[in-house]
Amino acid sequence: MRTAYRVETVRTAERALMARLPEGTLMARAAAGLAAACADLLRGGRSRRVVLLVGSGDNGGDALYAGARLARRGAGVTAVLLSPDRAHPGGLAALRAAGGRVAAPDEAAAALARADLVVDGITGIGGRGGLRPEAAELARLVHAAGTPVVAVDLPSGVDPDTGEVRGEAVRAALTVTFGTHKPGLLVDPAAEHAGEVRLVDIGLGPELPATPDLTALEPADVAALLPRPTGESDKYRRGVIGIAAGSPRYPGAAVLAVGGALHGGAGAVRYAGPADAAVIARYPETLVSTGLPHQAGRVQAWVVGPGIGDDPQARERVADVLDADVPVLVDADGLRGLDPDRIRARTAPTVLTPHAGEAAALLGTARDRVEAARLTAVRELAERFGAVALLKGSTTLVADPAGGPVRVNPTGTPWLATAGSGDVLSGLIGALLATGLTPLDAASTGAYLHGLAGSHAPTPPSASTVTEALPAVWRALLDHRTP
Ligand SMILES: NC(=O)C1=CN([C@@H]2O[C@H](COP(=O)(O)OP(=O)(O)OC[C@H]3O[C@@H](n4cnc5c(N)ncnc54)[C@H](O)[C@@H]3O)[C@@H](O)[C@H]2O)[C@@H](O)CC1
Ligand SMILES: [K+]
Repeated sequence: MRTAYRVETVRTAERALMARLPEGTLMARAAAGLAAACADLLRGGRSRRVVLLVGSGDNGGDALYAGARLARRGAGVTAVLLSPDRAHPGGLAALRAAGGRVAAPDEAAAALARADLVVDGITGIGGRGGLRPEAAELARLVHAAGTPVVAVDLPSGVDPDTGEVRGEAVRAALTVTFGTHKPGLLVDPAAEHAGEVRLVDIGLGPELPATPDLTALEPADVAALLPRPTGESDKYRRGVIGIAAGSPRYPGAAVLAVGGALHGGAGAVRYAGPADAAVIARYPETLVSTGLPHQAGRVQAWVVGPGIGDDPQARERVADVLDADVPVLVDADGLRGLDPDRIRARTAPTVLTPHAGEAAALLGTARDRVEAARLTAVRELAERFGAVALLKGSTTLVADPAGGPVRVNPTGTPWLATAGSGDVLSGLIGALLATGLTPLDAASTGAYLHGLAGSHAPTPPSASTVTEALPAVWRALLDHRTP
């Protein structure tokens, strides 16, 4: 499991570690890791001119010490100091001693025009709010020059704890982060600015608390969670998932949700609703019925919402499913006007899977506010509804109403923003719920499989080809290989 900790926790851990080590040890470790990453990137280049962007905190100190190391290895290193009289004194002395030079901000454009690599040491975990004007101007210049950027700890201008980006921020090809990932490195829009992220071990691990703020499943975690039938399993023991999706107008949503469900490891899929003919035509293995969900027979979990429309019959289907004493996933049309008190009063767990627009409606806010502050939004949804909330989008996040780490989904591709893709996801998660996974595990495992299938389907993928790619993804994960 990949983990991330917020700034306050990182600071506490760093203090504890620093108290046991000679002064300057951590910065030396950070600078060594940073310089090694820069040297890797410079390898093969003909010229090796490096520009350091240096703020007045320790982030700038890391950049200066790493610059000194690069200068000693023969690189031409120029430091652009944002506040010349406040730059890290030890770092500055080390850079000068190694033959590096110093430039004022008004010389930055000329230096950047000749650079092969830019090291962004403007702000790290001490950065607050949007970049100040002179720092924002530097970030713009770097972006215009198009030179590859290595960010120190974090791309300057992003919020380390929430992943929010207010105004201008540095866009890095690589971010070298120290001790632990920070939530902002894994959550958009900040994650987009970070590029590839490399973690440098500075010995912080033992000082960090057991519970992180953010986690991301890795292939071995998913492999361990995937249900595996045993010799005694029959279809009912493996779990039966019920799908209440689709309508005369949108039969395709039913077909896609059933398709996702058939690839979720359950023993059987029941379908209840008016799209029975379309479902059976595409997936004859489905147990179909046309009445209300509770008349369809026993299931271990329900999915309700995709393509059901917005008429009284749709409301009735949602209410019927919410009455069931089994885990329920509510998606798409099922989320319209959903009452938090009704969900909180349920006797079994609920999973909500909105995209940003649906989440905004549920929270009574604007879509762009949800997209700008995804972590805050997903936590708020989970808390308000007492449900596991999966917020879809550029970074898919899953929050548990009990609190604890939010899970960020590491797989996926922007191509998955395609019609019907969410219907497949809800069926898939529903089936995982029916097999007995906890709602948090079902939602995050489903998102992981779905994202991976999106990357493995022929480009551009469609909801149907994503469904078809699921078995290969399962097989590879069960074999413990990264597909
Ligand atoms: N604390 C530690 O043990 C270690 C810290 N390290 C480095 O130290 C960094 C943290 O250092 P600091 O606490 O000094 O903080 P930073 O250097 O991250 O940022 C603080 C500086 O940035 C300026 N600043 C803040 N917000 C700004 C904004 N919006 N626009 C422009 N400037 C802004 C502040 O005036 C201050 O000078 C880490 O990110 C990491 O790079 C590493 O050396 C590893 C060890
Ligand atoms: K930085």
